[in-house]
Amino acid sequence: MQQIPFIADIDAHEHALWLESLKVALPELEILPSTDFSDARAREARFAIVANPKPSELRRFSSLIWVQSLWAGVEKMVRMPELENIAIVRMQDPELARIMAEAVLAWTLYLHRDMPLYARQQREQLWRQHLYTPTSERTVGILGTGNLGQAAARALMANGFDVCTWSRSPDQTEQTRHFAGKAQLDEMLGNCDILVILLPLTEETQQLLNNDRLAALKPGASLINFARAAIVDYPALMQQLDCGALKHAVLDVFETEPLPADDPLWAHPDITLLPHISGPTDIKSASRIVQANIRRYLADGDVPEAVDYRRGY
Ligand SMILES: NC(=O)C1=CN([C@@H]2O[C@H](COP(=O)(O)OP(=O)(O)OC[C@H]3O[C@@H](n4cnc5c(N)ncnc54)[C@H](O)[C@@H]3O)[C@@H](O)[C@H]2O)C=CC1
Ligand SMILES: O=C(O)C(=O)COP(=O)(O)O
Repeated sequence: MQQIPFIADIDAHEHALWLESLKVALPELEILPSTDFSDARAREARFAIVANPKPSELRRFSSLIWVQSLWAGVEKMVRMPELENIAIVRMQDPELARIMAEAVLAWTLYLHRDMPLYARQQREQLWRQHLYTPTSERTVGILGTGNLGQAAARALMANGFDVCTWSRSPDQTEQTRHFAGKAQLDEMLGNCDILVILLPLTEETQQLLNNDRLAALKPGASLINFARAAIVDYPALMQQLDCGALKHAVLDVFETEPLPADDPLWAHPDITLLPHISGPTDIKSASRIVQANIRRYLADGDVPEAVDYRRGY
């Protein structure tokens, strides 16, 4: 039976769950922790399944042509010299997109219906009703119209929100007002009551939401970051919240995870902090994606669509 390495530096329980699920999805193959491979056997492997792989472990697998990532975000892997000439196939799972779209809808509704404000009023025993705004008068902007951004746009539109989107190119598949490239970013930001970030972290998107761009948002706007922390300047965000230019932020991603206990983000009154739970990978459905990619490769030699190194995602 062909042996397939699973190169992963993840929590032991999670490791066991993945291995079990991958074995069920691909019973015709023997999927083994990479540490079970001798150096000689490691040199023979042509592809591997990876999750936060250690560079030292990747170096032992010197004949790899492609790797299947179990995560959608590959910003760390595209910077690894060990993977420079290897095709990185990232996780593209419609179930992940559905789960993320559900989270975007949930926290957009949370902001739209002023839940942070009513929670604060309850703590203060304050009985005060605020005017209701219909979803059609609430503009939600989405940065990124990939698998996740498109699914989120559909979920928001189905709930009546006024949705606009932004990405690199002018093409658009959704029925949204679309903005393209940095030249149109400020215009888009000035329109949004709620901004949702679903971009990959690349050289171009790093600190994209810097102080000037945060200041370009509509006064009183809120922000949801479900992508990667480094896309937003968090200290600048806290300043914009402190001075009342922005209303609230929902943050699911941080430079260091778990977020250190002394980080000022924890206690900020206008920040809702989540422990990276917006788009958890569904192990079963992701295993089926891996199954399809590997079976197609073994049958036809077709390496699945890989990350573009020049773009960084
Ligand atoms: N918080 C969580 O639990 C999760 C977070 N993620 C993050 O979400 C990101 C997006 O995932 P997908 O939608 O699958 O990615 P994707 O590759 O399908 O879509 C990326 C989108 O961003 C746009 N984009 C990229 N660079 C750009 C730039 N410089 N300017 C303008 N637009 C740009 C692309 O045009 C495309 O529309 C992942 O890279 C990952 O970091 C993914 C899964 C779960
Ligand atoms: O797939 C990604 O990029 C994610 O951020 C999801 O992470 P998780 O499945 O929660 O470990």
